[in-house]
Amino acid sequence: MSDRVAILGVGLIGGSLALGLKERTNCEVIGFDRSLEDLHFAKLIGALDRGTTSLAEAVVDCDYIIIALPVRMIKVMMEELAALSLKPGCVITDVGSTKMEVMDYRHLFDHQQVVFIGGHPMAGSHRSGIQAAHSLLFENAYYVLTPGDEALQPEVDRLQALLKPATHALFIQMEPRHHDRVVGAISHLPHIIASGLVNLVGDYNQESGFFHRLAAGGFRDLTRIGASDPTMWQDILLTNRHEILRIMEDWLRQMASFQEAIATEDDQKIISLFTRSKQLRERLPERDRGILAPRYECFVDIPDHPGMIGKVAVHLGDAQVSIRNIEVMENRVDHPGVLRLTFKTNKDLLNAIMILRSVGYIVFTGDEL
Ligand SMILES: NC(=O)C1=CN([C@@H]2O[C@H](COP(=O)(O)OP(=O)(O)OC[C@H]3O[C@@H](n4cnc5c(N)ncnc54)[C@H](O)[C@@H]3O)[C@@H](O)[C@H]2O)C=CC1
Ligand SMILES: O=C(O)C(=O)Cc1ccc(O)cc1
Repeated sequence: MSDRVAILGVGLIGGSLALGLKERTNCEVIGFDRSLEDLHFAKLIGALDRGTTSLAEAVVDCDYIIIALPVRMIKVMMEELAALSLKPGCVITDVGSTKMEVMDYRHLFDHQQVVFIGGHPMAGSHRSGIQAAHSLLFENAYYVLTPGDEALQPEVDRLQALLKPATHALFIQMEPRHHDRVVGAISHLPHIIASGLVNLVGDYNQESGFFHRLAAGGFRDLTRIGASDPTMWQDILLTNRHEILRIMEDWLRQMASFQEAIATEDDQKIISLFTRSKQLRERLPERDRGILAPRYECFVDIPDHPGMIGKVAVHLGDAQVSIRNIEVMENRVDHPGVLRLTFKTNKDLLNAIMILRSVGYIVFTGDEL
């Protein structure tokens, strides 16, 4: 008999896991959400076998329960689950972006024959909701598991066996505290910086519209994640506040050394700060996907004629180059229109640039914009 999986919260992450499970395993997938409309939509796109707004109905007889709710709702949900009678052997996991707080609640299940294993698929989007879900959202991304106890290895293996085909992610195990420190530095601080920078330039833009009109490559690259969901980030920052506050102290020290080097016109110091970051940035491990990973992307100038997007896609399709995504960007001041093309591999990107340039298109990479 196939496994039964309950997904609690059928939004971007829960919906993407549900789609992956339905597309690539033979599990029965039951969705629980407060929004009936989203449950209907999820069923319509084939993410669920059934949807319900009743928790007890969703989790009855389940072999796995995946909590994909906003971070601060996860522990509330764990309390509610602990009060229900769950199937013996059931493995419960979550997908929350922070792990320390949630892991403190895992002992709520000690009186039942069920276990909790923390989880964090480290890919996502600044969009939310089931409408943005995608069955390959986690492909090649790291998926961190925080069992918090070595004795749970058999259950970890079972959980991975379920999630691996559903996600095509790379599974790793970490201590919850270490996880929170690492994501604090590589995900949470960057979101704070992006948001702060957008807000600062937004203030300056009230003096003169040129601040926004001239905002191009560097500003846009650095601030994409400044458009993320405010309530999700409120939860993340508050549940990882101890690590984030420590990391922010270090960040302010970094800023102070730039400030001092500039104020004292210290050429050598400025060169050494940028030389170090250039070397470290160039040595970052190459990855297909992952948190804050650069997408393989290029930008194509297109004249404002109907059918131009189709023509670009046909040129690449004819040459067997697979496109991950095509997006029409906001118009730049001096160009009628720009298409952003993203690819799965660097090879596809390089082929696309060569092919499109050979038939006369003006193609930029992000660095040139
Ligand atoms: N968005 C991202 O890029 C990533 C998010 N995460 C984590 O995944 C979790 C879910 O995030 P998303 O899927 O982005 O959010 P989302 O907003 O797309 O989905 C959350 C879902 O939970 C439902 N929900 C909220 N409160 C509820 C309640 N009280 N009862 C029943 N249903 C409720 C909502 O209707 C929605 O369908 C969060 O803990 C987040 O930290 C993890 C990795 C990436
Ligand atoms: O879009 C991006 O680059 C993200 O950073 C998405 C993201 C947000 C939160 C997570 O816990 C994991 C990934």
